[in-house]
Amino acid sequence: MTFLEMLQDAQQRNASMLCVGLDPEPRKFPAAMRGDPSRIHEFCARIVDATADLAIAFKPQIAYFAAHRAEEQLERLIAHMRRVAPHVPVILDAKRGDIGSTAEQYAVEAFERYGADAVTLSPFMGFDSVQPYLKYEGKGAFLLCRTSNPGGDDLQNQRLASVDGSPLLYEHVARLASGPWNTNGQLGLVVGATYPAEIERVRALAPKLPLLIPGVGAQGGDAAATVRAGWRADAPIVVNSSRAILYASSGDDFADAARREAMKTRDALKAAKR
Ligand SMILES: O=c1ccn([C@@H]2O[C@H](COP(=O)(O)O)[C@@H](O)[C@H]2O)c(=O)[nH]1
Repeated sequence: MTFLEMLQDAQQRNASMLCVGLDPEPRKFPAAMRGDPSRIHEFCARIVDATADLAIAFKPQIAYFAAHRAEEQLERLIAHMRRVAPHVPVILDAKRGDIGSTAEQYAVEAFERYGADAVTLSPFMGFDSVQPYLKYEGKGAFLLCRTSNPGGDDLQNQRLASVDGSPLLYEHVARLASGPWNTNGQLGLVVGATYPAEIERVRALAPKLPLLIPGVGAQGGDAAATVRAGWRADAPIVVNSSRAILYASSGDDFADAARREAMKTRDALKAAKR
């Protein structure tokens, strides 16, 4: 099964466009676990158990594990996801980008060490920095295109006078990803929910690509506007929320509260479909 097929399957099974983001911060854990990095796996596994039937994907952000020397806990967490939610794809949010020989090692890390189904990448260093990931048949790669943060404007909204039609940089990335770079149909794009007009523009330039859309929940992106701008029956959108779900409660009921928040977000996304 290709990554795109996995997404379509999970979207149908769980009636969901919601990606549950796993950004564990021990200082935000409930009192019994607070400040203890050795409980990262346990905390995240409880979130996974509580949301497995609500998600189109899980997205662990690698920095939250590496910062606490918790890579081994991330390995165990992904193995846990495979056991309890075998139909939910795992997107490793690593935002890698380096020369080909180094990218090969990052690809081994994402797909062989962690066994992720897809990875996030920066396209800034060009196609040869993306190619090593595409050698992994069936795996996906989401290229940063129009990110959710305000500073994304600094580069992504600059006009490229040297390219036909003088597109904005993010528009050029969208064109490359849906055209010449997408040699085996493995690419998707990252577009922030905080910029629905740009989601619409990216969707027009890349009508068939899956879009990973972070920015609802803690960053305040509009779930309904996101769906209206990006949803297509034949190209999944994967709308990520991390903190709003993980820390819906700081008490012992955190997993139940996470489930309620995830269900609310999933249902709001579903209701906005045209
Ligand atoms: O443009 C981007 C790309 C990636 N992210 C990542 O998504 C989550 C968002 O977390 P929230 O708590 O839901 O705000 C986080 O892991 C970011 O690194 C993004 O926000 N924007």
